[in-house]
Amino acid sequence: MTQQPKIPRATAKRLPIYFRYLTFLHDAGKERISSSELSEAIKFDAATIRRDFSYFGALGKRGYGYDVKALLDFFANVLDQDSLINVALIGAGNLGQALLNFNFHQSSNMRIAAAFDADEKRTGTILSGVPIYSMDELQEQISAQRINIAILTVPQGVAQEITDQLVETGVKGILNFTPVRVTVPTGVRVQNVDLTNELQTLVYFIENYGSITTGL
Ligand SMILES: NC(=O)c1ccc[n+]([C@@H]2O[C@H](COP(=O)([O-])OP(=O)(O)OC[C@H]3O[C@@H](n4cnc5c(N)ncnc54)[C@H](O)[C@@H]3O)[C@@H](O)[C@H]2O)c1
Repeated sequence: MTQQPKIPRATAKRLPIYFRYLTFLHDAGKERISSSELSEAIKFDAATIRRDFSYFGALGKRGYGYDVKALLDFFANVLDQDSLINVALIGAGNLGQALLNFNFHQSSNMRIAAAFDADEKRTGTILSGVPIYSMDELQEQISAQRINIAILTVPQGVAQEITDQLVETGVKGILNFTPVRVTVPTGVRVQNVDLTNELQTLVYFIENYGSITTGL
C-alpha cells in the first residue's frame, strides 16, 4: 500500500462515502462539482467537505469547484481501490456465515479470502465460495494470502485469545464483532462493530432531535 497522509479518523470514515458518490457522478458523466452540491447530495456540511479535502492539499479551484475525475483518481489511490484486499474471517458461525454470504459483493477490491473455525464439522468445507480452514492453518494461510485484516466473529470467551493469535500472524487490523474490547499492541488497529450500540444511538437521536441526520 502507498504511504498515506495522516488524516483524522472521522475524515477517514467519510472517504468511502465520497468515493462511492464520486464514482456515481463520474459514471453519470459529470465533470465537476462544488462542495455545496456535494454537501447537498451526501448530507455532510460543505465546510466539513472542504476541510476533509484540505487534508490532501488544495484540490478545488475557486469558482470551478472540484474536478470529479481528478478527485476520483485521488480517492481511489487513497483508498487503495486498485489492489485486491484479502480479508480473513475467524468464526464461521451464524454471524460469520452471514458475512461470508455477503462477502463485499458491491466492492470490487475487497473479499473474504479465507475463513477459520475450531469446529471440525465446518473445517475443510467451502461456504459461499470461501474455504474454511482449521485454526492450525491460520499462520500459513494468512502469510500465503498476504492477509492484513481479519474479521472476528468468534464467541466472546475466546475473543482475546484469537486476537493474540491474529496479532502473532502479523495481522494489522481487526474488525471486531464480539462484545469484548480486545487489547492489541501498538501498530495494530481494532474497529468494533456493535449493532446494539448503533441502534441505541439511532433511538437517542430520534428521541432527542427528531429525524435529523447524525453524520458519522
Ligand atoms: N456486533 C454485533 O452486532 C453482533 C451481532 C451478533 C453477534 N455478535 C457476536 O459475534 C460473535 C459470533 O456470534 P454467532 O451468533 O455467529 O456465534 P456462533 O456460535 O454461531 O459462531 C461462532 C463460531 O466461532 C467458532 N469458534 C468457537 N471457538 C473458536 C476458536 N477458539 N477459534 C476459532 N473459531 C471458534 C464456532 O465453531 C462457531 O462456528 C459472538 O461474539 C457474538 O456476541 C455480534
